[in-house]
Amino acid sequence: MGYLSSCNAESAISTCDSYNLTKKSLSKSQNKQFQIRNFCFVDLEAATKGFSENNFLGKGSHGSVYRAALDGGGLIAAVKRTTAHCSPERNNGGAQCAIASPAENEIETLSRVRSPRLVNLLGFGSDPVDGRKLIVVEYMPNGSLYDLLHKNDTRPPGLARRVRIAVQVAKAVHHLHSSNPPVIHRDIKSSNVLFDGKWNARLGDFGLALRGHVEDVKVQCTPPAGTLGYLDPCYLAPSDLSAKSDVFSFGILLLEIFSGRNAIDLKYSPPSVVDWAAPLIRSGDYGEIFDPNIDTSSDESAVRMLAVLAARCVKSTAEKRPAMAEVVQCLIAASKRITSQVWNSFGRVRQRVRVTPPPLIQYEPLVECTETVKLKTFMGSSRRTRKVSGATSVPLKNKSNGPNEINVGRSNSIGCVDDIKSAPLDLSLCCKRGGTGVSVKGMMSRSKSTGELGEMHKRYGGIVLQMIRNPNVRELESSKLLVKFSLI
Ligand SMILES: Nc1ncnc2c1ncn2[C@@H]1O[C@H](COP(=O)(O)OP(=O)(O)OP(=O)(O)O)[C@@H](O)[C@H]1O
Repeated sequence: MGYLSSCNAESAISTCDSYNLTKKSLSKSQNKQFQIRNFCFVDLEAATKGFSENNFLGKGSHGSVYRAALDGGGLIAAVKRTTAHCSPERNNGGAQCAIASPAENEIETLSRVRSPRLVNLLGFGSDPVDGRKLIVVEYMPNGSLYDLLHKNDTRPPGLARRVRIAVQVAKAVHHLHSSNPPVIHRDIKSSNVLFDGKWNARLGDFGLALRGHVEDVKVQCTPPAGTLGYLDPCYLAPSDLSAKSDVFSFGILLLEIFSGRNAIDLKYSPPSVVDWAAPLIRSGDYGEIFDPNIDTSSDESAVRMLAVLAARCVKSTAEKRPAMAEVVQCLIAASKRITSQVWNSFGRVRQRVRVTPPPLIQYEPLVECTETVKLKTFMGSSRRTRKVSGATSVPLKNKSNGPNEINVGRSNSIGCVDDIKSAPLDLSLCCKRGGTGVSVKGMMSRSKSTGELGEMHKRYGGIVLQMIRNPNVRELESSKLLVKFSLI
């Protein structure tokens, strides 16, 4: 425990992550060294008025948390008074591993990572009588995400706000995973997401976090842990741990945020949110997984995108889950669509005002194509029955019209093709996320398409960059629509 051996009472310790400090991309403020303080117990006792009831914020499995007014009231902090105070030695096939207590682990980990998305460490102390650790972290005055979602004393948050929270938590997890060595939180859940004074979501509680590479002895010696309902089913032994375990827990959190249901709620059958939501998403009933208190009707494409993302995060095969970088990107894209819909509904966007397309979502073609892809879509059923048959995939049939031509057959369950707005979704079917530098220019045979340009930009966030009339293509039968997309 580097931090423990290197500090004396009243001292302040500068900590830094040598890797992060060399990263050019970090801002000046992130580059600044921060001081972890070693607080005197008497100061913490005084700041919490003797750990009084009035200052009590809540109790977790590793201790109680109190509001503290430090530095003569100039610094408001939260002090976690922990219950465990030993570092048991474990034997792992002959190798001795010191397993830190959750408090020691939290101090050790948080002294190495720092971000405005996290509940950051300010310092620590210890009880002189029994040696129990006290952890001093930033005070979060606006409660937890759990309270916001499940306590009925406030109006349920709308879709835009829920997605904004999801973006902030995803960024926090991504920050941890991209640290060197990476940090795996292992306890992502709504009660560990707290709101700061500006109502920004911050990820806290690093009692179970593991900092290190999967092959490190410390990681190999640490038994699986987490919270029931959020725990990755693939994580059964220390060697199973990967960042994808956090992705699973984050997926459960997404479902909780969208639906307003607890990760496990015995009031429902099935009680597990994932067992309930996954079949709905698979059958294309995306809207069904959203809290009935929120209006999702105007945001169909974003709703679909969010539901599919959550389903991918909770896939039972860890390798099939997206990395947090992709999760962040996808949530930001959904958030932008929702925001633009909100603006539309207020009537602030006029048709004549040029709409700036949102930044490109980067795709890479699934099919080998370098020049032009012809995408033919066929009339399916009526608009009323529009539904996508699978959470992530729709049959894509290559009928070999030419080297770069693809026929996309639309089944009844997919819906109506003469709804031009749904056409770009088909394009996304022949693209795989995660690639770089592919942008798409589209030409539609319908004059209607020009009028849809602004809408396309807003709804599909860069998939369709340009929709222009193609004078060479004659009007097709009303039941068919030919769409040409050039990959540039
Ligand atoms: N930095 C903080 N600022 C304000 N309140 C906090 C802070 N940290 C924790 N709390 C509150 O204290 C309570 C206990 O938090 P703690 O992190 O110990 O446990 P938990 O996350 O609720 O449960 P568990 O320990 O089982 O994961 C929670 O209700 C939380 O809202």
